[in-house]
Amino acid sequence: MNNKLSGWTDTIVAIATPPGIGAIGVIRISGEQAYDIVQKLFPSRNLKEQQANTLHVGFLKEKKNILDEVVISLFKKPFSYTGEDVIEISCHGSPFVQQQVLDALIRNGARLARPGEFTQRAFLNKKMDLTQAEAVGDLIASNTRASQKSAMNNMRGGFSKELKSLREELIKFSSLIELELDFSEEDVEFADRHQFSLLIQKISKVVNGLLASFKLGNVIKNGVSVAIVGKPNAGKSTLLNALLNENRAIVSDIEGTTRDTIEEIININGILFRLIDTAGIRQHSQDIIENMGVIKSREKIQQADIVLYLYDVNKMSTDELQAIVSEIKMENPNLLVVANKVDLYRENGFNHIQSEVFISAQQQTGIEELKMKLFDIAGGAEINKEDVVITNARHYAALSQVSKSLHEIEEAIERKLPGDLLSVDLNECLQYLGEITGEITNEDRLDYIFSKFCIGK
Ligand SMILES: Nc1nc2c(c(=O)[nH]1)N(C=O)[C@@H](CNc1ccc(C(=O)N[C@@H](CCC(=O)O)C(=O)O)cc1)CN2
Ligand SMILES: Nc1nc2c(ncn2[C@@H]2O[C@H](COP(=O)(O)OP(=O)(O)OP(=O)(O)O)[C@@H](O)[C@H]2O)c(=O)[nH]1
Ligand SMILES: [Mg+2]
Repeated sequence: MNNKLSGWTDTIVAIATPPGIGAIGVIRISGEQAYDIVQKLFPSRNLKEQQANTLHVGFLKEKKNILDEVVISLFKKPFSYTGEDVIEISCHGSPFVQQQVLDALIRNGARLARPGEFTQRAFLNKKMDLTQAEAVGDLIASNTRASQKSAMNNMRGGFSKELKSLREELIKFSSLIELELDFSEEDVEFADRHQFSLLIQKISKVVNGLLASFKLGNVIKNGVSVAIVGKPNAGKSTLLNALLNENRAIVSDIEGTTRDTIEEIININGILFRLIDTAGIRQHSQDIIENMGVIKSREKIQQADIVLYLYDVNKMSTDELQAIVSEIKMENPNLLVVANKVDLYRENGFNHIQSEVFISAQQQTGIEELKMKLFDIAGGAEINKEDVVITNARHYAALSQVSKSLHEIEEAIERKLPGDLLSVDLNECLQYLGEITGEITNEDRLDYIFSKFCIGK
């Protein structure tokens, strides 16, 4: 095979299980020499004569040296993960044993795989397209139901199916326009401009929907940060503990108890929220350390995805609350106002219309309602739909370019520009669409994408 991709014909090997001691460790080999190399270490059976997809127990030996007793799984080209001959060796899960086996395989002709190289080969051998390969990486990195679900959906081809059908429809028009160019002297129009315009509008709608889903995609992949802010003694640390269901932060009735910010993660219905407990903000503290904490609290307000303003319902007038709310909104419009200490609340004439949730952090009432509110603000209701969600920045960037060129095509049609100009925009659009699924790509880009994977994947 003469492929310009570096070392594609090598037989690659890597430990596929995580580093450290385990019950078993799996070593994976893929490539033309896989059977020959393993055969040199596995004398008890002739591997090439065995059926594909069978398991074999035996000793792995290098000359007289027994390396381990192992189970070998055989896959035959093209019916394997990579599309090549693949053998998996399950050995005992000692890091030392695994390293011995790995070294022996390398001595006998295999090369250590780069990160993601097995999946890269699966892509090169057309076992999956680029978005599916990327989804394998996302699936391994997934840590919530939502991120797992979206990665699994993409791995099964949900996203690429959507893109491919758009691309195919565009290609149809593109070839009609190319045809017009061949007959340019005769001034014919094979591609009905009205139909074409309708198609572009339809595609734009899908692309813009995908682009819009990136916001949710980010939430799914990276979680949501929530800064809990408010005056000293409002009950911020008590609330953090209530949400975590453990005594993480120190609580006391001394104002200025929390000095530095504390961050903890909770999972609400499959979305990760990073809760940030901050130092209470009061205007005139003489305490330098407390003041430093307060400056940090201000920063957190600006950086957070959601600001949760907590106040003591018994100690706040409507006017003051309104003033504070509008001040915070200037820093960050994503504000959730929460009234605390309702267990002490006696009707005192205050009208707390600004508050959306009433809780007692100490008595743990209203906490579930607060969690639901956070989930809703993060767009949680959307994650259970079957729609494709963009979670990958590379896809987002390429789709933004697609959207831009669609816009240009639309304009070109409207201004009745000639076919050769249309064709330039159209090709650009097809180029960007093709880059997402990997139908069009370059070697460096691929190496970069797969280098983000773990070794053995
Ligand atoms: N032991 C082991 N477990 C694993 C994997 C693996 O490679 N090895 N996987 C890897 O990440 C995942 C499963 N995904 C896989 C996808 C395709 C094939 C495969 O051999 N496909 C062939 C044959 C299909 C068939 O026989 O029906 C093919 O597509 O041609 C294997 C695993 C998770 N668990
Ligand atoms: N009755 C009642 N007391 C509460 C409630 N929430 C918190 N407290 C009390 O209010 C006091 C202050 O609570 P903290 O959680 O330390 O307040 P904080 O906002 O973190 O204060 P700083 O860290 O100083 O900014 C403690 O004595 C808590 O027990 C509540 O819902 N009801
Ligand atoms: Mg505190």
